[in-house]
Amino acid sequence: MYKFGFIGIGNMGYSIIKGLMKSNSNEDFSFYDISSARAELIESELGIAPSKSMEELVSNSKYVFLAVKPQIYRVVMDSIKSYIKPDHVVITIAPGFDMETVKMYLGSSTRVIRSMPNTPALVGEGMSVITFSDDEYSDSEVKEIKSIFLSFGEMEIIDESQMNAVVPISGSSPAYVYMFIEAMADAGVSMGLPRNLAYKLASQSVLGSAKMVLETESHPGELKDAVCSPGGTTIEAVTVLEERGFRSAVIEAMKAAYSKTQKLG
Ligand SMILES: NC(=O)C1=CN([C@@H]2O[C@H](COP(=O)(O)OP(=O)(O)OC[C@H]3O[C@@H](n4cnc5c(N)ncnc54)[C@H](O)[C@@H]3O)[C@@H](O)[C@H]2O)C=CC1
Ligand SMILES: O=C(O)[C@@H]1CCC=N1
Repeated sequence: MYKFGFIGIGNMGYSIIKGLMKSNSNEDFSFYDISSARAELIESELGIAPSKSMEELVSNSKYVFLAVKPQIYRVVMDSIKSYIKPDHVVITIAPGFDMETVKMYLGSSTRVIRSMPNTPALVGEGMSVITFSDDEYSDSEVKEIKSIFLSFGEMEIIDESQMNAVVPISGSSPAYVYMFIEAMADAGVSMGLPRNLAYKLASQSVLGSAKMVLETESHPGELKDAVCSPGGTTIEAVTVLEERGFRSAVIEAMKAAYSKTQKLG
């Protein structure tokens, strides 16, 4: 019996497994990925045995991660529904799929954890939010489920009604942060800095700034003010960012991601 069974190991499944492998052994995992090239790569790189079929995987795993794209969820749930037993816990990671829909496909008594992780799980700095279905979980299962997500970063338990709103802020946001880092590095390169140095300066500054917010618990505006010397350089950059609608671009972008999340389920 495997502890963790993954249906699909792409970007997100891989990040979660890499995080989980730090506190579990290879024998605790199996997976099924429709792409044989992907399956071979995962087997050779991570030393995890693939299962022959989704059905075999589900039958032999306690925690079943549905780590395929939202568009494939329905077909996958249809294929596995008759193999789900009361002891299983199905973990969803797709945006927009609510418990009601998942239970409609897998059976109303299926125990479901709806989650939204993010790819920094790969380096143990993930941010996940989870919701437990309204079913029976033993104390040790609750502890184990929390520890799964805590093994690759931070975790918050939230109400399902907030799930769609977290997608843009923690699920998708690494993409915009990488765009910001890339843009800052491009600017550095245009001013003559070597590319690698520019990436390091931009990334470490993002990491350090995030840590400042988390560890000092100061208002981000206060931290920004502390960087802006009167008549100095930073306020010139801040002025241009305001002129170009930086904040409203971020807010509007996140509203677009939210709206798409609502449509996916
Ligand atoms: N990539 C990200 O940053 C995040 C992704 N998610 C969610 O995670 C899920 C997976 O996303 P990614 O890993 O980015 O996608 P991906 O496309 O990188 O990986 C999906 C994997 O599923 C496999 N697959 C496709 N059809 C299959 C089937 N019928 N049976 C078994 N395997 C199949 C593919 O070969 C691929 O390896 C999605 O629902 C996505 O919304 C959630 C949070 C963050
Ligand atoms: O783009 C997506 O749909 C997924 C969900 C959050 C991050 N990636």
